[in-house]
Amino acid sequence: RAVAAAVLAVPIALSAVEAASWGTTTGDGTLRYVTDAQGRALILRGLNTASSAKSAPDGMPDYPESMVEQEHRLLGTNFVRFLIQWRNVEPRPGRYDDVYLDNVAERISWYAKRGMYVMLDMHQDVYGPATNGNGAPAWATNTDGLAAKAQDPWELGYIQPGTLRAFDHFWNTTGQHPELRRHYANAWKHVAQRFADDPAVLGYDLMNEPWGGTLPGLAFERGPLSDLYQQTTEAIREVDLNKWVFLEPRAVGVNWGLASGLRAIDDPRPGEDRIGYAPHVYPLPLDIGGQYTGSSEKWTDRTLRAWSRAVTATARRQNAPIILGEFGIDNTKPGALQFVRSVQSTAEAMRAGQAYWSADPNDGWGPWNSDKTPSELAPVLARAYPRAIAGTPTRLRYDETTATLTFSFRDKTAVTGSTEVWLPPEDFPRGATVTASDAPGSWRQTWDPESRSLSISTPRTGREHTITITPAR
Ligand SMILES: CN(C)c1ccc(C(=O)NC[C@H]2N[C@H](CO)[C@@H](O)[C@@H]2O)cc1
Repeated sequence: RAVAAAVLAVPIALSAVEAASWGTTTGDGTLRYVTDAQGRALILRGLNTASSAKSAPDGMPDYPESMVEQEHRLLGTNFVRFLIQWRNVEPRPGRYDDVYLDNVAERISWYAKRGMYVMLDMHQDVYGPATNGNGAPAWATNTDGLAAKAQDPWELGYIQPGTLRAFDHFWNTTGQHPELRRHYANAWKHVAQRFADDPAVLGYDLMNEPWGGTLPGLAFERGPLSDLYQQTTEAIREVDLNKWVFLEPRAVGVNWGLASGLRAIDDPRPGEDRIGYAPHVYPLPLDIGGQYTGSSEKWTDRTLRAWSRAVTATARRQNAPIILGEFGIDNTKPGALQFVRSVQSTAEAMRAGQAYWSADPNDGWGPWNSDKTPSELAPVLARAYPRAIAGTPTRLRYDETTATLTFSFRDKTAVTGSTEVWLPPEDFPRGATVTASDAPGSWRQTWDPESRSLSISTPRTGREHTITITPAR
C-alpha cells in the first residue's frame, strides 16, 4: 500500500499545489440537511452494504434481512449506502435488467420496514470486471488491448495502461466514445424512474470514488466529472423531481483532506436544489499502512481537520448537506477503534451523515465477525445520536468518556413531530436523564425501551433549544 500511495502521490502532490490556490474556509459545518416527510433534519448513520455485491453474478450483497434487523437493533442504524452496479443495471447497451432492480427493491423494503433510509451508490472500483475491478459492464470497457492486470495492492490497478484507457474512453478524453457518459446518465435515469416513488430511497450517489484516468485531479473534477454530474442530474430530473442527488469528489487526494475542484451543479427541479455532497475519508498516514498511534495519529488528526475544512468548503459551494459515504479501517491495527471514534466526532461536529465501510462480515473491518456475531467495532458504531431533529441543527457532540449527548437546534417553520434520539444499550442500560434549555414543564420526553428510542417534544419559542442526554443512574 505504501508503494501504491507513493506512486499515486506524484499527481496528488501536483494537484495539492494547485488545490492550495482553492483554499478552504473553516466554515461552521453543513449548511443544509436532508429532511424527512415531517421536515425534521435527518442525522444518518449506517453501513455500506456491501462489498460482497461487487463480484456476485446477481449483484446482490451476501447480507440477509436478519442482518439488517441485527444492525438496526444493535447499532441503531437508520441509513444504508447500498451498492448497485452499472453492469447489472445495463448488461447490454440500452437494455436494462428490471429483474435486478426488483431484487434491489426487495432489499430496500427490508430497510423501509425499519424506518431506515437508502442511498443507492453506483459503485465502481478500478472501472469494472474487465479491468479486474467492479462496476462497469464489459460492453462499456475499452482497453484497446492494453494490459489491465490484477494488482496487489488492488489500488495499483487504477494505473494499469488498459484501465487508464478504459477511463479515458469513458470520460471521452480520447474523443472516441462520447456515447458512454450518455449511457451512464440514462442508466441512472432508468434507476430513478424505478425508485422515484419509493419513500425509503433518499437519493442517488452518482459514482463511487471517481478516477479521471490520465486526467489530473482538479482538471478532471472541474471538467468531465462535473459535466457527467450535470448531465446525469438532468437525466434523473426528467423522471424524478424529488430524490436527492449526491456527488462524490475525486477519491485520490480528497479522501486524504485535499480540496476538491468540483463545480457547483445546477439542479433543474422546481424549488430548492436537492444536491448533496458525499465524500469519503481515508487519511493518508493510515492509507500507506500506518497505525493510529504516535506521530501517525497526530498526522491523521491533522488530515481529519483539513478534510473537514475542505469538505465544508465544497458543500458550501453547492449549498449541500454532507453525508460521509465511507470511512473504515482494519480493526486489527493498533489504535483502530480510537480512529473510528475520531472520525465519528469529526463528522458529528459537521452534523454530517456517516456510513461505515462496510457491513461485510469477516473482513476485519466491519462490525460483524465471520459468524455474524458483533465484533469489537460494533459497540463503537453503536453510538448515541439524534436520528431526526425537529428544527435546524446548530450543534451536535457525543462525549464517549461521559456518555453525554448534546445537541442544539433552532425552530423551523413547517416542522412537525418531535425529535427522535437512539440510545445504545451498553451506554444507556437504564435509559437516560434528559435536560433541556426550555422552561421546565414546557417540553416532554418519552422513552421506548424496545426500540431504544427517546422522543423529545419542545415548544416553539424562537430561541435555540439545547438538549443534554446522560445515562440514567
Ligand atoms: C487510485 N485510486 C483511484 C484509488 C486508490 C485507493 C482508493 C481507496 O483506498 N478507497 C477506499 C475504499 N473505498 C473502496 C470502496 O469504495 C474500498 O474498496 C476502499 O477500501 C480509491 C481509489
